[in-house]
Amino acid sequence: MEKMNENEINTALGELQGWSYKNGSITKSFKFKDFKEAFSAMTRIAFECEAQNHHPDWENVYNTLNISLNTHDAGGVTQKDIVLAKSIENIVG
Ligand SMILES: C[C@H](O)[C@H](O)[C@H]1CNC2=NC(N)=NC(=O)C2=N1
Repeated sequence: MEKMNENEINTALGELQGWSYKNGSITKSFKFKDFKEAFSAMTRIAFECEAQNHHPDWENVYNTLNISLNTHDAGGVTQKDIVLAKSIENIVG
């Protein structure tokens, strides 16, 4: 899949609240009520990642979840990352 340029990425991010482009990835930090809520969201996201065969770089510390998306095979951001970010927004609601 084609790597997107910075202009294309920023246009796509116009539809993704709270996501930003940093160091070759799109990224967002989520905060939940507690660890159980954060891990529950991660589990639901994980099933969607498997369905899309596209996987996040993420870090969970208690109730926070930091997600970075890029396409390793392409060495940058592609439409796959934009699609997954939209799915994550729908899951987390
Ligand atoms: C073999 C497998 O299809 C690939 O390794 C997939 C799996 N998930 C992936 N996830 C991400 N974020 N980037 C990839 O390039 C990627 N490639």
